Amino acid sequence: MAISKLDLPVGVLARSLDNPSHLADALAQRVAEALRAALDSHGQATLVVSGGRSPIAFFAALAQQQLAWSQVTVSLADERWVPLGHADSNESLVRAHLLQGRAAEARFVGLYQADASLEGAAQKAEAALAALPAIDVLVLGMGDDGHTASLFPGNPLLADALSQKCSRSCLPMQAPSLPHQRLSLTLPRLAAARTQLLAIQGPGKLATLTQALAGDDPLQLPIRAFLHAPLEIYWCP
Ligand SMILES: O=C(O)C(O)[C@@H](O)[C@H](O)[C@H](O)COP(=O)(O)O
Repeated sequence: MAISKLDLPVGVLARSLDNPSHLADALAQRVAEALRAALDSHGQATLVVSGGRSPIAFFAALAQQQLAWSQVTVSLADERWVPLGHADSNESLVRAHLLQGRAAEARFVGLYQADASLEGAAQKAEAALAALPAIDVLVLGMGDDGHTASLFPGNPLLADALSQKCSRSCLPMQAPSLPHQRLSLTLPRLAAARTQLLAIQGPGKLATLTQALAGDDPLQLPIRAFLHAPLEIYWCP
C-alpha cells in the first residue's frame, strides 16, 4: 500500500518522503514555516512535540531553522513518568536534540512532575499547562498499536482522554511498554492545535494507519481521533 493510495478524509494531507532523513528535513521545514506564521500573526508561537526514538533527526533539523526562537514555547504531547536525565525521558530527548544552538533560546514547559502518585503528577502538569497558550503546531507520532501521544488502547482513562468534553488537559496513562507510567495531553488540548502533523515511518505504521482509516472506534486505535482536517501526515519507508 502506498500512502498516495490511502482513502484520506477530506482536508487530510499526506506526504511521502524517500527516507527518514528526507522526512526529518521536510517536517522541520514545515514546522518552521508554521511557527513563522504564528510568530507573524501573534508574536509568539507554541510548539508541542512527541517523544519516542524517531524524532531525533527531526529535532536536529528543526534546531537549525532560523526562527525567533526566544518567542517560541516548546512542550510535549506526552511524557514518561521518569525524572530528567533518565534514558526514557522525553524532556531529556528534547533538551538534548531540539533545544540546542539558537533553539536553546526557546522556553520549555515540561510535563514531568515529582509526586507521590501519577495522578498527583498529572494534576501538577495540568497547572503548568494552564499558563501555556493554545498550541500553534503539534507534531504527533504513532505506535504500531495505533497509540499516539500516550493515549494507549486498553487504558482505563482512554475514553475520558479522547472525549471532546474532557475537562483535563493532562491525564495519567499506563503504557503496555516500559516505562508504564505516562502523562498524556488529552484530545481537546491536542486537537485544538492550529497545525497538526503526524510523522510515521515504515510499512508497519502505514498498515496501522490504513486500518485506522478503515474503522471508526478510537478506543481500539486512538490515532483515529486525529484523522481529520487539518492533519498533515508525513511518511517514509
Ligand atoms: O513518548 C512517546 O513514546 C510518544 O510520544 C509516542 O506516542 C511516540 O510518538 C510513538 O510511540 C512513536 O514513537 P516512534 O516514532 O519513536 O516509533
